[in-house]
Amino acid sequence: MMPPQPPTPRVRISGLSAGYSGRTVLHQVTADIPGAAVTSLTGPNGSGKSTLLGVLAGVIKPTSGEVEHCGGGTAAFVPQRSAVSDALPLTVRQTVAMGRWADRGPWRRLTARDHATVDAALRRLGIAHLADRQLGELSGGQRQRTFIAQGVAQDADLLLLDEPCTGLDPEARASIEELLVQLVADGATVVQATHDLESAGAGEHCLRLRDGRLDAAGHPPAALAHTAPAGAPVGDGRVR
Ligand SMILES: Nc1ncnc2c1ncn2[C@@H]1O[C@H](COP(=O)(O)OP(=O)(O)OP(=O)(O)O)[C@@H](O)[C@H]1O
Repeated sequence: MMPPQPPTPRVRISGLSAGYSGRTVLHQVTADIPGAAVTSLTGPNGSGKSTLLGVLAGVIKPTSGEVEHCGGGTAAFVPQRSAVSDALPLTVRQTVAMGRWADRGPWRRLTARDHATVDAALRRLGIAHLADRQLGELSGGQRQRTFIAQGVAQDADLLLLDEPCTGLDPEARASIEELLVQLVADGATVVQATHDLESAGAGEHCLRLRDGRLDAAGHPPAALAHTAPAGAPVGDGRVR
């Protein structure tokens, strides 16, 4: 019998170092992001999770090493909810429609196809009935769905989510986790930064960072139970 094949990586990260204006935050990270799976980035505050998302999104350029995107799709970055003001005078539909700007340019008239894509994203996230509501009127879970819908409306196959469940009550958190599983079933690759070990345990793969270095990698929760001694190498984060 053939041995089981490892999942195809959507992203291969090799010897990656990156940071901000001369300050290196990520050091020599080697890891795979498996395709059509949820990968969780965990680690303490300041360990480099958001920075790694920024590199995967192409916003932060590596100072050394390589990030190879396999398969030719595009990436959509969904920021932390707290990074977006409650007071923005935007409706749910307008917020999701901003996902089309990457193709169309800001404030350009959207085509019929763009509108159809926005409608499909609203339906996919179960928020079509909220389309005309202001962002400020929404619950935390509804706002989070709106921002994920904005990512889905970009027609990206790689969704990069920064703390999608932080600040949500257990019910809303469970429903976002279920949603991520559904997006993967549709063929998306999801990477979420999370402090929540329960959320991380629900995914197929996990990379844990400490001080910008890969500290543990593999299938959660087993990979998260392992703690490497400080400074000890963990091998690499390749999927096998
Ligand atoms: N725009 C920036 N300019 C300079 N330094 C930054 C910037 N953003 C983050 N850093 C620094 O990079 C390091 C890693 O931050 P990052 O936000 O990637 O960590 P994190 O693991 O996502 O943290 P948290 O869990 O608190 O969100 C921190 O020391 C932080 O101060």
